[in-house]
Amino acid sequence: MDSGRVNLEIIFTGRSNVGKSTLFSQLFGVNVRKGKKPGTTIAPNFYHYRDFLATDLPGFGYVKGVSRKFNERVKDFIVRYIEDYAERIAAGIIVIDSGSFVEIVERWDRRGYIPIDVEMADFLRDVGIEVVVSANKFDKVDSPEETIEYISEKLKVSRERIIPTVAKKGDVGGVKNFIRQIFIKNNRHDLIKVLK
Ligand SMILES: Nc1nc2c(ncn2[C@@H]2O[C@H](COP(=O)(O)OP(=O)(O)OP(=O)(O)O)[C@@H](O)[C@H]2O)c(=O)[nH]1
Ligand SMILES: [Mg+2]
Repeated sequence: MDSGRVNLEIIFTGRSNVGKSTLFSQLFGVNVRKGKKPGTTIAPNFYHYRDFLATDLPGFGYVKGVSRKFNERVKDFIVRYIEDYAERIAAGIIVIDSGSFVEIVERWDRRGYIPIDVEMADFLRDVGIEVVVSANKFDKVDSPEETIEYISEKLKVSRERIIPTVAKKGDVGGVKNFIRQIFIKNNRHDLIKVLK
């Protein structure tokens, strides 16, 4: 890929199997591999138009049936990628599985570890990238208000930036609006048409 030409990028990141690739396909109308099992995306998927790039990154976190070493390699790759291209990355969309987020974060908290999504949100802010959360699989959530509040508090992202989505059903309008705003803010009205 000719990455020298890219001036504006949006990345999709998050744990494995949360629906990043499903969301990505819905937004840009591209067909990428989605999976029932975690670890479907091993190399990034790109959507490239003019000097704009959208990047669907591999999932991080512990992936069942995959060696610890491989998981570490994926994580290193993602961190490296974000550091290398931080300057042109206008926004980082952290995708989470809203149905299991609370449980996973509490488990990590109890063990005294920093949950990996929390780490990612901090990291993106550290390198100057705007963070937005696609609270995906929102169809699996019982108490929407509390869930949004919890995500907002844990990731230190304001409530307006926690966007419920059901990517599987094409319910991704909130993220679309956010990306549209990014294009407008960057004076790139020519890019709005890439959104399907
Ligand atoms: N219930 C529900 N399932 C969803 C939703 N979005 C995606 N899925 C399902 O979640 C599974 C994983 O989807 P992917 O898009 O491959 O997830 P990913 O985050 O790209 O996974 P990796 O590439 O392994 O990191 C698939 O079976 C999807 O159909 C949703 O909003 N609700
Ligand atoms: Mg994927």
